[in-house]
This record gives sequence, structure tokens and C-alpha cells, in this order.
Amino acid sequence: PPPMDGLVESAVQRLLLAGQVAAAKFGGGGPITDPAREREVLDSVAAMSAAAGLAPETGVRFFRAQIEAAKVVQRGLHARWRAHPALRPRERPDLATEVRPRLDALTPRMLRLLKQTEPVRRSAPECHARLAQARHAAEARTPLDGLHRMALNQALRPVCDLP
Ligand SMILES: O=C(O)C(=O)C[C@]1(C(=O)O)C=C[C@@H](O)C=C1
Repeated sequence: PPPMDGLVESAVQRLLLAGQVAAAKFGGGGPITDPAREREVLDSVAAMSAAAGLAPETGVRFFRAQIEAAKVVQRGLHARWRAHPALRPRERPDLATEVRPRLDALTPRMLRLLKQTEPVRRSAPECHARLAQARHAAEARTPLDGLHRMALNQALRPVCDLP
């Protein structure tokens, strides 16, 4: 399958994991944003980008968008769960031992795919066409609600602007 499909699919998977992050944090009273963890994620993205043959800045810019999108999902779900107790998650996964390792497992795959989309990204019209196609395919496999679609838009916005 074209690397753009894999890239979009893994961005969707990461946003679904943000739902598990939201469940882990819900009711804990703590903030959604964890600046130290963000730095940790972005530092390892920079290191892995270089290893994958990507400019570290390219990987970091892409992942900043993934992190912002993950926060959109978390804020949206928390608001939904506050308003509708029946929708609250029944399971509370552990952030450090369960959820973050799943996020970390996606990172090298996403960077590899980002590298593989380099030829397509060189042409803006081709990039946007492939991206739209890949989104369509991903949403056919995994139907998303409005919140997740909005977050996915945000997560994918930088893709065709990256060098
Ligand atoms: O690990 C978390 O606590 C998350 O909320 C996930 C995540 C990310 O997308 O990697 C997003 C926001 C936080 O500020 C830190 C990291």
C-alpha cells in the first residue's frame, strides 16, 4: 500500500490511543498537557528522525501536530464524559505502563512512513490528492466521529508543507 495510506492510518491509530490517554486521566484532576512528556516525545522523535534519514525538524513538526491533535481528542472526550456520565469509560488504563508504551510503539513506524512519503510530498498537488485519498480509505476502515475527524484534520495539516 502507498506510504501515505500507512501514515494516515497510523495517525488515526494514534488519535484512538489518545482516547485511552483521556480515559487514564479522566477524574484524576490533573492537566491534560504534560510538558515534560512532550519534550521527551519530541526529543526521541528528533533522534529517530535523524536515524531514519529525515531532517529532525521535519519529524518534530509532524509530531507537534500529532500531540496537539491528541490534546484536542482528550479535551473533547473529557467534556463529553463530564456532560454524559453514561458515556464515561469503565476501564481506566495505566498511562505509564499501558498507554504511553503503545504511543511509543507507533513513533518509529510513523517516522519511517513520513520518510517514505518524501517523493509524493515534493509535489503539493500530488501530495494533497494522495492525502485526501488516504483519508478517505482510512475513514472507510475506521469510521470517526466529528471530534476525531477534526483532530485528524489538525494532525495531517502539516504533511504537505513539510520538506
Ligand atoms: O502522554 C500523555 O500524557 C499524553 O497526553 C499524550 C501526549 C502525546 O500526544 O504524546 C499529548 C499531550 C501531553 O502533553 C503529552 C503527550
